This record gives sequence, structure tokens and C-alpha cells, in this order.
Amino acid sequence: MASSCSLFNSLSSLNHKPHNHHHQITHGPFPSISCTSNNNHNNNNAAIQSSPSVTKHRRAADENIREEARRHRPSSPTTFSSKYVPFNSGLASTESYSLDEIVYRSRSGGLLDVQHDMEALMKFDGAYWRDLFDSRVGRTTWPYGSGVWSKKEWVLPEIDSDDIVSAFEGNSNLFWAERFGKQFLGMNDLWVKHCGISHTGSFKDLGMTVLVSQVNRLRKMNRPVFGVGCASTGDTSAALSAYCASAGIPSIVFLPANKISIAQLVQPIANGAFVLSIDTDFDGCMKLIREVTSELPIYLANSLNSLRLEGQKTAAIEILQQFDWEVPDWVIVPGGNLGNIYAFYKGFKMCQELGLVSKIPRLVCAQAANANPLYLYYKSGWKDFKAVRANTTFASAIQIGDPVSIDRAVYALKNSNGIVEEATEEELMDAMAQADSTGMFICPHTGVALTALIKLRNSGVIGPMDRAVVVSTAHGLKFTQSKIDYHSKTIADMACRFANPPVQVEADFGKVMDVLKKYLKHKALK
Ligand SMILES: Cc1ncc(COP(=O)(O)O)c(C=O)c1O
Ligand SMILES: N[C@@H](CCOP(=O)(O)O)C(=O)O
Repeated sequence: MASSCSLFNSLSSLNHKPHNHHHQITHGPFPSISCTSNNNHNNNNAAIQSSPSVTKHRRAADENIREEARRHRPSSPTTFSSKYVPFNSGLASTESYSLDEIVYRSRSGGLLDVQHDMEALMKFDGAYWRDLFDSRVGRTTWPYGSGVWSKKEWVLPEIDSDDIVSAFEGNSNLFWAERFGKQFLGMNDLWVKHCGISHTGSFKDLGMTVLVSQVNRLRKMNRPVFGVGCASTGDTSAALSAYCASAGIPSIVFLPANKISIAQLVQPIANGAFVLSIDTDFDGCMKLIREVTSELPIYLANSLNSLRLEGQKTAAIEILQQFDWEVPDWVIVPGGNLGNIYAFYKGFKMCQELGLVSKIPRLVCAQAANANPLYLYYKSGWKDFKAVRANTTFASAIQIGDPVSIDRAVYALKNSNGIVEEATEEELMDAMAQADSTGMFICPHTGVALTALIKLRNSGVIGPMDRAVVVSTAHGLKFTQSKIDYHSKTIADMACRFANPPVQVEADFGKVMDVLKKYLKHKALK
């Protein structure tokens, strides 16, 4: 991509709690579920005052939150369970694997899925689950303070809370895009789910906490897992290396040389991962890591491993929760390796099947036109899937031509009356700049999703009154070079219509006044 030293230089030169009281919710035959309350006036005051061991806050001074969770550990094992089954295998299949096995593919070589014991979960009605999940939001109780682990019973019900590796990820902001919706789309119910405002700056944290927690458990069980590895366009490796570092587990990452942002490259380096920069693209790295993980005791962390999707699906549940369990009309997700679109489908579908909501939203998967195998497949009427050679795109994290989760994505889209859209480089960069001009600071992948929204709104498929949620997958700060290129208008064959370059001006009062007067006049005329 073109760089812009002048803009970069001029940009650089511009730089001259109340007590938590503990209470327990007991639900039917289940062990107590701990949560905390910020309410200073609840009935627990009396209990806290009369307890001889209380020294500060809700637990003894020498006890940490993990130890506290251990103390509350249920005496009997959970009645919920989950296992691997071949993806979309139907009722006739008997093939299944324990989550404690190291297996990524079914016997026939197909994808796997984590299947929950829905009968056990259905013993509780939708209201029960809604209340339980709502009661855990924003707490510090281990591990429920995480937006992922607040849904533990639906994620990894059997893992001991002691084994969980979490950064209290999730619970990300659902941003009402008031100005963008009104100004560019005539919409008043447009929302952006900021999954990138997260521990390592992308939605990958949601899946990685689950995968690394399970690895932590496997290692404690003395299973042959020396370390964890992934191929990455930048975000998976950032999340993997951070969660592994926090648990003291070695991580190994395969990155396509010169194809990821500097911020993304620095993340695994800083977190102590073993980083291989390989002279190929993401699809080449993916092929290599699959071969390597079948030979060496390195556990595969890409979304081919269905554990990841169990965490990622909680973003869908969170969206419903944030709308007080009302279902939006549309959810738009940028797609690359295509695990996330299925994760969203699965999260919504579980909420429907377990009675939390009565329907699911229509899903839209948005791809960069330079890396669009799903879009081409959709346009062929799902007749002819061909992997493509992905070309360079500013949406570099979705520069993927041979997505491993293609079958999962097709299933999700077919079962949600879904749509696939694409965005050219100019479209995605303009959308990103327009969104930023209304107060966001999004990544180019979110620009891809916004382009899909703009196209579907312009064609009337999405109506002005529809409630739409655009999933923002990474933090814009990871992709500042693309913004520098755009705002300095140094991108070949791109008009950069919404560029806003800084004005160079001498350190002279008169000259500064001239520039400002011109600016104010220009604004007044608008
Ligand atoms: C920022 C960002 N957005 C979107 C995606 C696409 O997600 P998926 O690969 O699950 O389709 C990725 C990774 O691929 C990503 O890193
Ligand atoms: N964008 C991803 C690509 C790999 O996807 P995964 O979900 O299969 O790990 C990345 O950041 O590496």
C-alpha cells in the first residue's frame, strides 16, 4: 500500500468503587450461582457486618477472586455437558468425541461442531437463562465477569473455573450510530457492536479465552500439548499470544510476511510468542500450520477448531441481551475464514431454541471484493464453490481465499435467510472514512460491513426503520496506516473523497488567522 511520509510527519508534528457486596442466586436443583451487587442498601449488609472473617470487600483480605470461586465450587458435577460431533451430521450419526480429546476433523475429514446437551439446558426456560445471564453482567465474580464466561453453561459447561484463562473479555459496547445512520442512510436504529474494543483489539478474544482455557485444562491432565499454534492475518495471533502468555503456555504463530499491520505484528512479539514470518499468504500459512499441528504436540488455535466458535457465539447472545432480548432485523458481519458468521448464527439459534427469543435476525456476510470466494459462491446460487487467490486489500485481516469454515458459513446463511455482499477497496475505505467522520474510529473490515449495509439500504432490501447491527471486528488503532494513506490521498486510483488532511501552516498569528477564517467561511456556506 502507498505510504504517506508527509502526512505521517505532519501528524507527528502535531504532537508538540463502591463496595461490592456478595450475594448468591440459587436456581432449582443447581448449585448457587455467585454474583455481586453494587447495591449498598441490600440485605447482605447485615450478613457482612456480622461475619467474623470479613476484613474488606466481599471476601477475606488474603483471598483472591479465583480462590473465592474455588470456595463456591459446586459439590456435585454440573448436569450440563458438551461434546464434538461432525458438523451438520444429522440425528443418525453416532460419531462424537470428548472435548478432552485432541481432534479437529471428523472421521470423514469434515468439520466438527461443539454440541450441547440441549435437553438438559431446556429443563430451564428462557426467562431463567435471561435472568441468569443478566445477573452476571459487569461483575467481578470469577469467571462470570467475562461476557463469554457469563454464559459458561452454554460454552464449556464442564470446565472447572480454576482452569479458565480470561481477561474479562466481551461485554463490548453496542454503539448507537446516530449520526452515521441519519446522515448517510436515513436510518434511526443503526448500531455498531464494537467487538474490537477488547483486550487485544479484536473479536478473537472471545474465542481464544475458551480455547486457551481448554488447553490449560488439557495440560493439567498431562495431555501432549506443548504449546498452541495458529496461522494468522494478525488478530488470531494477537489474541492467542496474549492469552497464552497470561497462562504461561508457549504460543507459536505463522504470519504471512508483509501482509499484516505493524500493530498486529508487534502484538505477538511483545507477548513472547515464537513468531514465524513466512513468505506466503494466509492460506499458505494455514496449510502449513495444519500439517505442523498433525506432527507436533502443538494444539491448533484457528477457527477450524470448533472450540473457538463457542466463545465467539456469545457476541450474538450479548447483542440480544443489550436490546433487552429484542431481536434486531439484521446483523452484518465481515467474513474471511468464515468461522465468525457461523458463530453468530449459533449464538442466535441457541437463544431461539432455548426460548430466550422467538426468532433470529437475518445475517449478512460482507467480503472484500479482492478476497471474495463466499460472495462468488453465493452469486452462483450456491452451485459452485471455488477457492480464490486473495488479492491485497486494506481489509488485510480478511485477505483469505480458501476459508476453512466455508460449510459452516453456507449453513448459517441458508438458515437465516442470509445475504452475501462485497466491497471494493474504494467502497470500504470511503465507508470507513465516513464512519470515522461521525465519531467512530473503525477498522477497514468494519468498512466492508458498512459498505454491505449501504448497498442493501440503497437497494431497499434494508428499510429505513429496520434495526440493523454492524459487527465491528477489530479496533481502528490497529490499522492507522490505511487511514494515513487515505487521508493523505496517496492511494493509486482512489479519489479518497472523504479525506481530511491536516493543513500545514507557519507559526505566525496572521497566517493561522487566515487559515481559520477561510475554514469558518467554508463551513458557514455548507
Ligand atoms: C478484523 C477481522 N474481521 C473479520 C474477520 C473475519 O472473521 P472470520 O475469519 O471468522 O470470517 C477477521 C479474521 O478473519 C478479522 O481479523
Ligand atoms: N483474521 C484471522 C484469520 C484466521 O482466522 P481464524 O478465525 O480461523 O483464526 C486472523 O486474525 O488471523
